[in-house]
Amino acid sequence: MTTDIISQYQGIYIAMYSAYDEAGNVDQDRVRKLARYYVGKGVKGLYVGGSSGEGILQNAEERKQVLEAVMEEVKGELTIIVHVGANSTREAVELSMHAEKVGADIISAVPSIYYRLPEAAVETHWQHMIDSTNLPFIIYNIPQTTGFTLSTSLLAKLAEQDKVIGVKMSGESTFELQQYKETGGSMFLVFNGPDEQFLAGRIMGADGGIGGTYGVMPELFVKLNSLFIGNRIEEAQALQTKINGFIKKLLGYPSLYGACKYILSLRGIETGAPRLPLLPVRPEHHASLAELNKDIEKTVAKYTGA
Ligand SMILES: CC(=O)N[C@@H]([C@@H](O)[C@H](O)[C@H](O)CO)[C@@H](O)CC(=O)C(=O)O
Repeated sequence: MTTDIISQYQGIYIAMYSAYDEAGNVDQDRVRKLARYYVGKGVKGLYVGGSSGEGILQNAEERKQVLEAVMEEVKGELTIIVHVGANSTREAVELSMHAEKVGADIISAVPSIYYRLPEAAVETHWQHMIDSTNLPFIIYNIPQTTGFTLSTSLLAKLAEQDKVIGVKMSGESTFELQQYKETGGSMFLVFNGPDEQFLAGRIMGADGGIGGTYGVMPELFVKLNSLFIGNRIEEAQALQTKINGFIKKLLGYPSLYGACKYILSLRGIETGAPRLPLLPVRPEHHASLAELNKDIEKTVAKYTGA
């Protein structure tokens, strides 16, 4: 029996944070421990080296080290999508080929950043990655950071290829999300990016979500997804509202990733501080983050009965 792309890959993917030692170097043991922490939480997989994973702040060797540690730890247990986007097409292709070599399931990339590129250049950039492996490819659209908005015409063109299976829509417009789904067709995956709008994205056609804040509350997003699937929309809305209270607080710290990584450390998962220019949390934030962690854990217990 063959499984369709949607059934095979839909679900909740944690945009996994990076893990560094105290000197700021990639720490593979910490990466393994973090990846292991997510097994058994009900998520479908991990998105490695994306925005939350700081891939863009690491060199190619470091990005490979992170992925290798993830694959060694959870290969076969979680679906692994790797962000291979880089400024130069050459480096992105190198990372794509490495991802295939170590057994990742899917590759994904933002456009090249810094230069204001015409659509044809972004298409060529992505096409080289697509052609370099036999892995499926997911377009990563995040216009607020890259300055490039994926048009439905480019999406339609790329989606003609079997290897291009979906888009990670981190832009905030649920109208555009719905248009991507309509353009790609029912067998084209759309992942919701803004965690604050997970439910809205699902209602407008997303097949699941990929998000950074999932990393400190995966159980809540798994529950939210199952409430949506069960058509329990009022309960889902109440849970999304609760989650958004947490996200609002997390966004109030010097960096979102610093706050989330500190929360993980309170649970015994050390990942170090985010890499500069992303700011770490300061000691005066520790008490309020401990409170927030307690609140999240209480909510997880309420929703999972754990
Ligand atoms: C703009 C941005 O960074 N969006 C995040 C969200 O997870 C975001 O952190 C969250 O919704 C809080 O605003 C994700 O879409 C990005 C992501 O999944 C990634 O880390 O690659």
